[in-house]
Amino acid sequence: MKYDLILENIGQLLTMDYEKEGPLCGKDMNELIVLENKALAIADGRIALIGSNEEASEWKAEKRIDCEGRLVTPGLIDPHTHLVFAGSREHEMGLKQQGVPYLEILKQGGGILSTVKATRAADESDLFEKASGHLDRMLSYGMTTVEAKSGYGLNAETELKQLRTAKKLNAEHAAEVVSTFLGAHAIPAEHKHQPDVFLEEMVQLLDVIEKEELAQFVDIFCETGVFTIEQSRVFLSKAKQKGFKVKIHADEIDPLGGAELASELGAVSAEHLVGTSDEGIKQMAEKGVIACLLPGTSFYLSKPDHAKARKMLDEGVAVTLATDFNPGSCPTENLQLIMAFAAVMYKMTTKEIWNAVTVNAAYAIGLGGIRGIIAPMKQADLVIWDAGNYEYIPYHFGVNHARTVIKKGDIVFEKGDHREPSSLSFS
Ligand SMILES: N=CN[C@@H](CCC(=O)O)C(=O)O
Ligand SMILES: [Zn+2]
Repeated sequence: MKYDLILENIGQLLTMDYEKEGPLCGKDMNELIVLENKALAIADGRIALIGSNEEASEWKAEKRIDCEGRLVTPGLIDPHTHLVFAGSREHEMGLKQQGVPYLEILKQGGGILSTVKATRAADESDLFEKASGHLDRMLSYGMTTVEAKSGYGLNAETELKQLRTAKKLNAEHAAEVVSTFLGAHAIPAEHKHQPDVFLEEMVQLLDVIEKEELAQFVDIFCETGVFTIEQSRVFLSKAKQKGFKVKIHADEIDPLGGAELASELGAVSAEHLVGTSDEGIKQMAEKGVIACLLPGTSFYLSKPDHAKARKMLDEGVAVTLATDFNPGSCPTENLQLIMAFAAVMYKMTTKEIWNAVTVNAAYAIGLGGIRGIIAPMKQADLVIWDAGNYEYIPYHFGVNHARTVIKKGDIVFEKGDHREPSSLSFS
């Protein structure tokens, strides 16, 4: 048999614990399988074999890569992004520095609503170009699968435009995109005084979203001045009745009880969780709701408080980490940086961090046991790092350590391959 690609002289190979079912929590989150001095063969986009370098010398292949002792891991997975949007919001930075709160900017018609204006005005092809550029950059950082939320349309036409763009990206871009419908991201100006009418309009969209297979998940921004707990309960319950899995932007700024609601509804994940109560943490552990934590957003919004990651981990909540890439509260495509933030701000161990951005991230987006692992017959999504060990990545922060990125067995990025289109600018 002739393999398509062989990686030899792998210094450390993180296969992750692919035999365990479900997202990792408790002590399991702090366990890593680290194989040393290995080789790996890929055929038809899948992992075919893992063996010693001696064995690999007998294997035949179209192409061989000498990893020269480097670290090889599963491709990183980013389970929370707002990938598709138009415009940019750098002018808000000055306001934030003067102390104007994030929710106040939104109340004044800026923030999310200013991106809504730009996104409504954009052509689908321009949205595609711009998002494709951001996705190129994500891929270059080793992120082979990303979640993408809508939510900058807030009307039928533009929400569908965003979701169709994400679907097209998934079909045409080398990276894989999993879509979430976040039509309930803010109250648009035209419905300022009728949020329930607006939410019902978003519920009406679910049939076409299902028919066109535009999203698997439905999400809502449950926050002061946006949607209340009761509105979120009603909205997400209707989405569940229609067969969607649900997520919730919970307790990001004010502790409203979003984590408790996520537990009550059996949400796949609750996201942000900066202000989550101890009771909310307990309930998430009991109900198996994944905590999707976004330290880059706390950093960028200069929040004095961070999500209580240590408490969540110690109480048995499965934790994942994401960039929250968006033009307002976290404009970065760099999940490696988020890994460093998780170490410094949350005191997560390096092992917990690796499990968070691979195995658990996959479960948070409906790909558990299929992505985020290196196992025989599983899709070959891999990163060869310019590092000899897994501890190095969150340690040396702010730079890109991905050397070669492989998606479905194909090399889709190599260092020195500067495929950065002009569309990467935010404007
Ligand atoms: N908080 C709500 N949504 C995004 C921010 C979106 C924006 O500011 O444009 C978030 O997850 O941080
Ligand atoms: Zn978000």
